[in-house]
Amino acid sequence: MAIRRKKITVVGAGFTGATTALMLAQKELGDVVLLDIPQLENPTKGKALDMLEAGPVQGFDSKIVGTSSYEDAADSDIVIITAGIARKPGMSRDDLVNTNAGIVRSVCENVKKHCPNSTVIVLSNPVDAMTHTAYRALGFPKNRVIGQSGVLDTARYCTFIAQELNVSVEDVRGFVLGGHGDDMVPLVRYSSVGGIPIETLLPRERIEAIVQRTRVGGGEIVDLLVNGSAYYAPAASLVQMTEAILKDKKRILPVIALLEGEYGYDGLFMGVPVILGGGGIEKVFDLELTPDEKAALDKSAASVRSVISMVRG
Ligand SMILES: NC(=O)c1ccc[n+]([C@@H]2O[C@H](COP(=O)([O-])OP(=O)(O)OC[C@H]3O[C@@H](n4cnc5c(N)ncnc54)[C@H](O)[C@@H]3O)[C@@H](O)[C@H]2O)c1
Ligand SMILES: O=C(O)C[C@H](O)C(=O)O
Repeated sequence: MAIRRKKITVVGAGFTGATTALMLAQKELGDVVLLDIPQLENPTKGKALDMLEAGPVQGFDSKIVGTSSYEDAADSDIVIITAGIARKPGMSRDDLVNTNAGIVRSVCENVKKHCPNSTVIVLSNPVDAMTHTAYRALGFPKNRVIGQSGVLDTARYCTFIAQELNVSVEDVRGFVLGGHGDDMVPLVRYSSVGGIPIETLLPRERIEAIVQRTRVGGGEIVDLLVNGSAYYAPAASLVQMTEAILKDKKRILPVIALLEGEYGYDGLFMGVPVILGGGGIEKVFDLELTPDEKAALDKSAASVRSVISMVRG
């Protein structure tokens, strides 16, 4: 009997989509379909072929095809949605909401038809609202509709902590709760290096500076790039989530999940720590928060709700 390789479709072959496709192939997580709009079919095929030709050099056998047809995506195990416009300096992620809601909805209609058993990971911004939009359009169970923000925000937070203490990033632990906006909530109380709480190693004002830099970490990159937003660390984050699902690793990662009572919110997609495994989101951790942490999370949740209320249709 032929062994079926895992199949991963990346919708949107721009900066984040193309980088994700290459990283997925480099880790041989499955065969990759890179899909963009018909007007960009040839450039998409060209990117995919160029990546495939890196295989002999880097030693990977994943197939990568570029396409604009959802027939090629049929029966994917994972679909990653990066389709949409990115912000430029001076813009907020929320400015993208209605353009990207239309794009995400149309992508999801095709995903529902061609990849009905897939687990879907949404990247397009504003990502909490776009994950909500995707969930409604797909009609999939909540464990199979997941948004990416917390892995990236946490990666930024851990990078800054490692830089500040001049220690290996591998020894830094922490996570970021809440919406993917400037009022996200890095949880200082749960942050440590080599098991040592950072509150015992850094003065309060340095921690506060790291928290603030994390909150505006996306904007910092947008201002430097000028013509788009971050893509290397976002792609790495998508790959970590994909690996957790395809290998049933049961990683504990912060992702955007549908909350139905957890943290006191109902019907809201927002970043929380979960177990990510073969069943997608297998469990949401409903942590005890201090009154200050809960107030910060309430503020972030209110921002997410206000963006969702802006989605037309
Ligand atoms: N959640 C996060 O942490 C995070 C991180 C980085 C980027 N983003 C978001 O991801 C999105 C993509 O960013 P990017 O840098 O890759 O942008 P990009 O402009 O480089 O690429 C977007 C691609 O989507 C394609 N596209 C548009 N409509 C489509 C459709 N209907 N079907 C298929 N493809 C379609 C475009 O042709 C383009 O190639 C943006 O909304 C950005 O804000 C989110
Ligand atoms: O900041 C952006 O617009 C892109 C992304 O959400 C990020 O955090 O890098």
